[in-house]
Amino acid sequence: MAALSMTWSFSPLTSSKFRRVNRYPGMAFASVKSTEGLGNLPKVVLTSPHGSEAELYLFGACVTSWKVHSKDLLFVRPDAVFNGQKPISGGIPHCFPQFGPGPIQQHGFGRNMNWSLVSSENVEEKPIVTLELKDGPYSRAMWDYSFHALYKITLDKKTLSTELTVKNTDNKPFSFTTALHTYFRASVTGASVSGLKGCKTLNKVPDPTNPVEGKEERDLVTFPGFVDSVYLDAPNELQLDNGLGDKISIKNTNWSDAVVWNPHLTMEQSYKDFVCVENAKTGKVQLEPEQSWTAVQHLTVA
Ligand SMILES: O=P(O)(O)OC[C@H]1O[C@@H](O)[C@H](O)[C@@H](O)[C@@H]1O
Repeated sequence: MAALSMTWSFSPLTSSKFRRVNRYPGMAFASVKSTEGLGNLPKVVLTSPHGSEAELYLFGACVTSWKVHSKDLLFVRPDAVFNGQKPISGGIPHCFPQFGPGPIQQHGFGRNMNWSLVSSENVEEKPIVTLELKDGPYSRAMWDYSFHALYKITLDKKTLSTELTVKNTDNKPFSFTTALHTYFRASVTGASVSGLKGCKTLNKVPDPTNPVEGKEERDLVTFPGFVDSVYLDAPNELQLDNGLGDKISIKNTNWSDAVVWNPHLTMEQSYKDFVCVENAKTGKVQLEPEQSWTAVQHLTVA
C-alpha cells in the first residue's frame, strides 16, 4: 500500500506520488488530484485505472460526481449553489448531526461546513481519500459538543464506497441522527427501488410534521408523484433501477434506515431527472465520551 498523508493544498497529487506497479499497462494509475471546482471551492478528483472517476467538494464533504464508463450516476440539481454558504444540493450530501427538521438547521451542519482532507492513498489500484470534520465555533453555536468525524471515500471499477465514523471527543454523552442524502441521476417515470417490501414506513406525505405509519406492500417503489418516506430497519441492500438503463446496488453496514424522496412539481425544473435513495440513521445514535459509530455504504452499478 502506498500511503500519502497531507494537509490541503492546491498542488496536484498526481499518480507519480503512488509507488505501485501498474497492473494495467497502457492505462493510467489510480490518482487523487486536488483542484478548484465551481465557485473556486476546493475539489478532489479520484480516478481509477479502470476508468471510473469521482469528484468531491471539501465543502460539505459532498461527492458530486461518480462516473462509470463516462456516465455520471449521481445528479446535482441545476439550482445548486457553490458558494460555500449554502449546502450543495446534489450528489451525496451529509445530514449530520440531525436528519430532517429539528432543533438545529434542516439536515444539520455537516453539509454546510468545510471538511479537511487528511489523507490520500492508493490501495490495490483503488484511489481513497479521507476527510475529517471537527467541531468549531459554527457547530458549537448550535450543537455544543466536541466531535471528530472521518469520512473515507474509495473508488473501485464499478463501486463507490463511503465510510463515516463519528467519535465523541467530548467529556459528556451526545446523540445524533444522520443520513447520506444521495441524489441518483434517473428518469423519474422509469425509476424504481426494490428491497423495501415489508418495511415499516413513516410517510411524510401529506404532512411532513406528522408522518403516517404504515407498511410497504410493494415489490417496487416507484415515483408517480411527490414521494417522501422513511423506511425503518431497511435491509442492507436495495436495488435502484434508475430508468436510464442502469441497475445500482445500494449496500450498507450499520445505516439502519432508508429514505426515498422525490419532490415532484415542487421542483419542476429538475424532479424528472433524479431520485433520492438515502441510507439513514433516523433513530438517535447515542455516544458516550470516547465512543464512536461507523457506517458504510457501497454503491455498485451492474
Ligand atoms: O431541501 P433539503 O433541505 O436538501 O431537503 C430535501 C429533502 O430531504 C429528504 O431527505 C427529506 O426526507 C425531505 O423531507 C426533504 O424535503
